Amino acid sequence: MARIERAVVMGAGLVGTSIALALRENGTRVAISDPDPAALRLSCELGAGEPLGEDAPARPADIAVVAAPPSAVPAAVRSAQDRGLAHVYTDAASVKDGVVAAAERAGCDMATFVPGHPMAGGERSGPSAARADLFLGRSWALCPTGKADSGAVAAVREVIRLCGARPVPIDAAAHDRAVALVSHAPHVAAAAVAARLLEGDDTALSLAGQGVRDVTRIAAGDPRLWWEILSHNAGPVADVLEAVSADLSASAAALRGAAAEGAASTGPAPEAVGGLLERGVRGRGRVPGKHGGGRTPEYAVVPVLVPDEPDALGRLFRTAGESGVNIEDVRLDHSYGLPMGVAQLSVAPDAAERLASVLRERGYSVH
Ligand SMILES: NC(=O)c1ccc[n+]([C@@H]2O[C@H](COP(=O)([O-])OP(=O)(O)OC[C@H]3O[C@@H](n4cnc5c(N)ncnc54)[C@H](O)[C@@H]3O)[C@@H](O)[C@H]2O)c1
Ligand SMILES: O=C(O)C(=O)C[C@]1(C(=O)O)C=C[C@@H](O)C=C1
Repeated sequence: MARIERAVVMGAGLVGTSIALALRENGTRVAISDPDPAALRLSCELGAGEPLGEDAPARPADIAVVAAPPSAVPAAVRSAQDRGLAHVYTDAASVKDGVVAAAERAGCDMATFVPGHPMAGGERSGPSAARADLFLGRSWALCPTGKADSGAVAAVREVIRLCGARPVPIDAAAHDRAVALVSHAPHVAAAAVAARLLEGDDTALSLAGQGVRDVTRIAAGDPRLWWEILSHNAGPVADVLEAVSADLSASAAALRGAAAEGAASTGPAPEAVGGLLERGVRGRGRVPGKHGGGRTPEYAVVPVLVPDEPDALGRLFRTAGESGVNIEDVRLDHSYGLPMGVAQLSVAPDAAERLASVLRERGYSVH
């Protein structure tokens, strides 16, 4: 098995910092770089590693991971190879075919460059959103070209393993068609739904529940990065969006017809709507759960009502701390216009009941 004792990570944003943190947890020494000094400083303070020096390294690292925006990847790989930063190079860009072609045009050594794409991320950018467990149980596309050395592929597989993810070998063009369907077109569809919300008045928005939050979460992603991704995968994404928009147009026409008829129908749904809802149920059922068995963190969520006032969260966290339960993650759901919200505390499943009963004893409303 390839050993990854020393790694270079180029790009200290969400993905780069998360990869660095995961490698560090496994004992790998990481040198990290970013043209943005603030991102680099925060990433290093979060424990991602040491800043990569300007000078040529005394000896190459086992691997360099380029976690920069897609259009920056080819030049970054080429300059890293020219500097002899590592024995093997990979990247994390969300698109592969155009990046591979540009890397070949840029004169990258394709024997040691093995492109990759972790299928985990989030709607927030930058190191502050990074997590060491971001990739646990997730798929990670591995797209070696025909020129790749087997040793280089093995090294990238080892990085994926250390991050707790599952390698999915796939050719670059097939990857791009697949992610158009499962990631890129869904992002545009989420943006289209979220953009409609600009038309709603405050009362309408006050009724927003979990459904619209689920459907629009990814729409909060960085538009500049997403335009880079979409423009590198324009044809396959357009194919999916045209099919989605045909379904939506047919549904709208059928609903327009039903509206013209007046009273709500008690009969069967018109095929354009009913059939779509049926296919939606079946399509949703095809989305696999996370993989990775025991290493996937499955937390129990303890929802607690918290008043909207200074130190309310501080008190809640102190009380949780006194109960000896570690809060693994937290999400705040604000109730629009109400002087309170719901803190969703993620904890280890066997600790949830203990935390809930301590909080109840202290007067909290736990749901
Ligand atoms: N955000 C996601 O959900 C997600 C998931 C998987 C993969 N990706 C891919 O990972 C890459 C990074 O995305 P992110 O979400 O971490 O973005 P990010 O904006 O959080 O971080 C990108 C970082 O790259 C830096 N950078 C720019 N040019 C660089 C260069 N030439 N060399 C080194 N660093 C450079 C930027 O300063 C920034 O700090 C992108 O290619 C993206 O397509 C993103
Ligand atoms: O936001 C998330 O949860 C994601 O995992 C983001 C997501 C995805 O669509 O799956 C977005 C783009 C990437 O290239 C990989 C992952």
